[in-house]
Amino acid sequence: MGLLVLDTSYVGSAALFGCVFVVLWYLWNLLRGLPAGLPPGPRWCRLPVVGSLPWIDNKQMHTQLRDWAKVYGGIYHLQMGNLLAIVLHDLNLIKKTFAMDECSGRPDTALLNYYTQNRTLGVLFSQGDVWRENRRFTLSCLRDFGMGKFTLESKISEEVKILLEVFEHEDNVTGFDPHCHVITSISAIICSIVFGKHYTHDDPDFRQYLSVLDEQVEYLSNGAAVSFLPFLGALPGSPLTKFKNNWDWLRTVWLEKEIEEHKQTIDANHPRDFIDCYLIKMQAMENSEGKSRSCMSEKQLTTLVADLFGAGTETTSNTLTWGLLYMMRYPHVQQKIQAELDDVVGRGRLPTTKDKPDLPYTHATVLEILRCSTVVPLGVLRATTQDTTLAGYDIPKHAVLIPNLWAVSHDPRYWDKPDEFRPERFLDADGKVMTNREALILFSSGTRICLGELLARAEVFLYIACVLQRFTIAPPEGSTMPDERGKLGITWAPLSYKLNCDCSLKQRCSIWY
Ligand code: HEM
Repeated sequence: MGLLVLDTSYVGSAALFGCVFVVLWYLWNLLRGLPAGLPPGPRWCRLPVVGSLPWIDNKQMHTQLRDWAKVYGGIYHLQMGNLLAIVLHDLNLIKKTFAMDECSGRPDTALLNYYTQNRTLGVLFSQGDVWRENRRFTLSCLRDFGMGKFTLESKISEEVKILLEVFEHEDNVTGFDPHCHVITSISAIICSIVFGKHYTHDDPDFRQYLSVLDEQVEYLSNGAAVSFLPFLGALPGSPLTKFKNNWDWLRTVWLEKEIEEHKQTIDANHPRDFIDCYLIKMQAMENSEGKSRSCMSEKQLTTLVADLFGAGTETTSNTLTWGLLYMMRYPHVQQKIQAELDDVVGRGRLPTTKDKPDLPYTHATVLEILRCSTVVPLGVLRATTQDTTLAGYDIPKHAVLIPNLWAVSHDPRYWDKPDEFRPERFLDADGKVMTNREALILFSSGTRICLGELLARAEVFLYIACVLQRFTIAPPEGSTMPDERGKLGITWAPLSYKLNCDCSLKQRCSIWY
């Protein structure tokens, strides 16, 4: 009994001591000022070990960081657990910073390190020479497979046609959640480039890969504590453990098997897809430089393929799910697009990207969908690879760089009434589309600008044009209009909602192709 009393009082004293320590540390931080050379930052939200993390609102981090920029300016710093983060708000500063080679790293976090073996695998989260090599190869290979050309368009159109059928056969009385169909359809496009296979909407395995991807994207959320507090990863059931299990499963159950199958059936003279191209180049490098010196490997390929699957699926599908939601909320926009499509394309064939110049309102709406949704609101976090200077401040090596792309897309200095959905903002006085508005940087900029930008733009245009050519979409009868709240992972996704796309709503059933 005596021992128990002693123990309890010991624990109590330790807790009291801990609290006093934290309070003293907090006060000391408030009084001592900020480290010399760094940009400003909130002094009042810094605790030992966790730094500003307890104050970060994971669900709305992009708006919260925008609000803090009103106090601290276009560049400020935060202590995120064990990493110093530099938040960038100013458009010109983001562009300048992201063009610098020493700002093209990725953060040193437990999740990314596991996935990429300390940022040495793949293209999305790797850095240094590995990233440069993989990026060069991926870009040239995607170009060969028609990215930005009409050859890829036929793949997109095939998937659109299937999606239209799926929508048509859905329950159009009580409505349905479009996201599951949209993500399957969009993912099937990047998968056909990468794996040379056509994955169908009713393939249970493919559905499972997509649902695992959804989970991974949430774990990779930019403000996730586990990214900045490595010790959390050791706790049972931590997101790090779940992330690792998911990745190991996806790798072994799907990706490695696909690569093996390709190795068995490859014809070096007729590459079928991205995996074939990589294997052929890898063999050539091994022949010329020897296996140990070549930087290409099956391990690299596995992560590269996963990067393309992830980056090419979540982003565009969320953009489209937002797009359909906006179309329901702004029926006058939908009607204008339909009138333009009827005029220019008619109902006898699907719209194509060749029609784009003659469909300025549809094109402007697509740009407005991209701007309003900004589906990667805080970009893919970058990191400094050496000490550097930004806007006159000293930024140390390994600092995390957070570009608030969402804030730029919603900045009243560049966009009149930024919170309004108004496609007209992309049309000039002659009704022509202003495609290159400088502040539209949702694909980021500089050395690591999105590799799939052309593909994504083509996909969003074709899906929106084809869906609205065939259907008028609306919320199911009696249900309320979905609002514009979203869910933040690494991407910004709309909350789940239902739509009804009964084509009889506007007698659009007469479409035949
Ligand atoms: C609306 C759709 C999309 C948006 C908004 C988007 C946005 C972004 C952003 C913000 C980055 C980070 C760039 C940086 O680090 O500064 C990125 C990188 C990347 N994106 Fe996209 N993306 C989209 C679609 C796609 C598609 C369809 C692909 C498929 C090929 C893709 C592949 C990639 C890859 C591989 C990277 C990494 C580039 C690198 O680190 O060098 N993205 N994207």
